[in-house]
Amino acid sequence: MIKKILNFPISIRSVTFDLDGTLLDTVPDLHAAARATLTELGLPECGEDDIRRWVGRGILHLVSCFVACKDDDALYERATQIFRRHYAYFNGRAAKPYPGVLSGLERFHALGKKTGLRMAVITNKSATFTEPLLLSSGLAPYFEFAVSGDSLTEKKPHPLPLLHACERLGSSPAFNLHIGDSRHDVGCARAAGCPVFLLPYGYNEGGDVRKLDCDAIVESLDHAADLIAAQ
Ligand SMILES: O=C(O)COP(=O)(O)O
Ligand SMILES: [Mg+2]
Repeated sequence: MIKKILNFPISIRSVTFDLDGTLLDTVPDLHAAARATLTELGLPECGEDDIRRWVGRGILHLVSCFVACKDDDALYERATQIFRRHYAYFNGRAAKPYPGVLSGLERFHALGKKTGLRMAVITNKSATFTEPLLLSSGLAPYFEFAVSGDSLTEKKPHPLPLLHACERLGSSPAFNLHIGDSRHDVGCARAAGCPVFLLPYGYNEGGDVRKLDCDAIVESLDHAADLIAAQ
């Protein structure tokens, strides 16, 4: 299901991976924490499908959507605090790597041993939740570091997280492949000048990834590793 491959072969020195919707399906945990928050606030529940459409812009945005509290600062503040407490409990309990993630990361890792390819995570999730999630899911050892939504002054789709990661990886945007699931990954990659692959199984705020500007749509990380290794 390759949509298009532009400018191949592409020369890659590093790969950056999005987290939610790319490596792990985190919606069940986010939904459990949102439900607990709404119950504590005495508000009506929201569905798992709603959460799936609202993931991708970080926790503040997610809370403002499921509590519908953008204009009520006090409620927004309280809901965010409550949500952080509940998500600290649920984070990683049901989250699972998508099919092909572990084998794909293994293959990128093996490629790294041969070619010096380096790997990091770039997510809009808050660092407090990113680090324990990478550890509990067993994915942490594959990456040198994670840049989270609150690690820098800007988050995706701003190019800063990618520019920062490239520098730390001793790479440069033209030689860094970013792999993600949403318009925010594309926005960030294009603004930084990186090639970008998309996975169709993630969230993308409910939108169709085929409508986004990318270099390839790959079925899985395994498939992405195939394309890179085959060059
Ligand atoms: O919105 C979030 O919390 C995280 O989203 P991301 O990992 O897809 O960047
Ligand atoms: Mg994502």
